[in-house]
Amino acid sequence: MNNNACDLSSKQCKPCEGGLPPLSATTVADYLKQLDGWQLQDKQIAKTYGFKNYYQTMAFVNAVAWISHREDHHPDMLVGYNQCVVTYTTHAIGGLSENDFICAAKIDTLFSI
Ligand SMILES: C[C@H](O)[C@H](O)[C@H]1CNC2=NC(N)=NC(=O)C2=N1
Repeated sequence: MNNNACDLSSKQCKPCEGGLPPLSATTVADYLKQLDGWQLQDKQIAKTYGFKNYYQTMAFVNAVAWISHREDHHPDMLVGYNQCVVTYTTHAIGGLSENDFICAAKIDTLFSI
């Protein structure tokens, strides 16, 4: 993890019920540089995490669910036997917000334990 990603992961999500514009392309590019392995897909960011088996995959899924609950910001997760694809976007604004990048950084911190 680089230092910037560390900054992002120590932030907290702010409640978002719309009213803000999505992040600009420049800001998105800047945040993406602070993360490892996250890809921009239209109005979402996504990353695939690999595991040894289903048990480890599900432990990860549950830890992500815990972070989602704490931050009140929720990803889509596509779960397979030994992988999980995590996708973030901010539904309330129809695009990316800082919350997406904060949660992405927090999950990466979890994954590096
Ligand atoms: C008030 C609270 O921040 C909102 O209801 C949250 C809940 N979780 C959310 N998760 C995501 N991914 N997008 C949202 O717009 C969103 N809204």
